[in-house]
Amino acid sequence: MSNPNEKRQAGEAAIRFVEDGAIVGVGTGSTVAFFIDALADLKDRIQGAVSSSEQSTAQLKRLGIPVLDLNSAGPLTIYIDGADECDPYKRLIKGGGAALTREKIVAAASEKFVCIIDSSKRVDLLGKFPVPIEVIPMARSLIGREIVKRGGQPVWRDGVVTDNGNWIIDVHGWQIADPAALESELNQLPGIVTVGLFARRPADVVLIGDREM
Ligand SMILES: O=C(CO)[C@H](O)[C@H](O)COP(=O)(O)O
Repeated sequence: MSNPNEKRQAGEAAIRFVEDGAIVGVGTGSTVAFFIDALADLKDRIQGAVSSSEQSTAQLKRLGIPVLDLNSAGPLTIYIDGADECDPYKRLIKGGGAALTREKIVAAASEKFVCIIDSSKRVDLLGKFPVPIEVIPMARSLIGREIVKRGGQPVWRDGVVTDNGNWIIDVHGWQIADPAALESELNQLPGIVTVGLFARRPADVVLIGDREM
């Protein structure tokens, strides 16, 4: 079961990775919300943040933290984000909040990815949490069939439209022995925008509450 106290501890502990003058990559979700609250206390010591979602942008702006565009911010030193599952190799499932595409972009643009979670997210094998996949709407059925061919059960997150105007399919029933291979394979399918497996670029540091994994 999710542990809000550990989420808050992780969000606050991640502040130690923020250096003076940094532009901070900021993820999405309830754990990141604690991080953003803590970041507000440092707002005069950083240049600002690059946000991964409209939800995080709204919170950052409300707290007076400048939100910068990734194209002008350039490479970032640090990205802080949550996850839905994390394995012993710091490979992740993300996208429970439907923000996976921008999250993957900001993570890729950052030198160090610090993942903040509570202990309920730690697993030995990824796949108990359904894998979110962002798809171009016209490809929903096509991608659904491709997932069935690969042993998964696709469930359309009906009614959810991503910040990019796309849809989400959640894949149930995968026990993922080689997440990087599955991520690469799915990345080849036309119509998939982003796979919620972060295995080719795992986290560099994982904080479970205030404890580093
Ligand atoms: O990937 C995400 C959003 O797309 C989140 O990081 C993930 O869903 C974890 O959220 P929370 O911190 O609320 O448990």
